[in-house]
Amino acid sequence: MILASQSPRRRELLAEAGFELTIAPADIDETRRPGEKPVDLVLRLAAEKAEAARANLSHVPADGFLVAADTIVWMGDEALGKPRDASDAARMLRELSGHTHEVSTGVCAMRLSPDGSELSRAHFVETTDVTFWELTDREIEAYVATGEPLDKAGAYGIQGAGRLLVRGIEGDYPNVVGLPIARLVRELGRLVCDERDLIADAIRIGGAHA
Ligand SMILES: Cc1cn([C@H]2C[C@H](O)[C@@H](COP(=O)(O)OP(=O)(O)OP(=O)(O)O)O2)c(=O)[nH]c1=O
Repeated sequence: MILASQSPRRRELLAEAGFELTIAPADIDETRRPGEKPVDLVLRLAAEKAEAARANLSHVPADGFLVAADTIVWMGDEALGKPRDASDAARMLRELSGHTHEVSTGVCAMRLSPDGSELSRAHFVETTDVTFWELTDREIEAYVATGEPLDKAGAYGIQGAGRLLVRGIEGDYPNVVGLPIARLVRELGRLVCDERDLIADAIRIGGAHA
């Protein structure tokens, strides 16, 4: 599988499901368009990342997949991407404090032929609701000082110390971390028309990591 992402979390989730990965990062402009809904934004960015990575491929593994994703945190109409700096991270965490927000990951997965052309595509968005505890200024300050928020949408990582901010979630957990792996494996299975085998393989390999 070619993964069009620099995210170490996405790499780990796919490796734990048994995929051998080649990383082909795609640099694109991630600016939200005026009036663009958060779910439309992540769908568009995932497709743009996949297309940019495909255009630069020098080698395609036989029977290969290419996967790209984009994750955003949002509340109402406000989309929270990665914070600009520590004070922007603190501002985001103050907004999330005591409230429920949505985390949406857009995914674009292509099945490629050996010449790099696209045979078929799965393109979907998965959304998880996350509720934060009420956070004090001292808690926010301590968390921002860890540096953890800086490369993460919404300024937290649920897989790290950010789990101490979370009261509950509804929906898929890996989706918050950056990739809805269970749904992705099922969608890939549909692309190769061999759904059960792909999922069973991922479960066997995932079990060996537990
Ligand atoms: C909410 C949340 C986000 N994140 C991360 C997932 C993504 O890596 C990041 C959102 O930024 P993205 O732009 O989706 O991804 P990225 O820049 O890390 O990687 P690339 O564009 O190369 O694919 O925030 C967590 O790790 N944990 C969390 O709890």
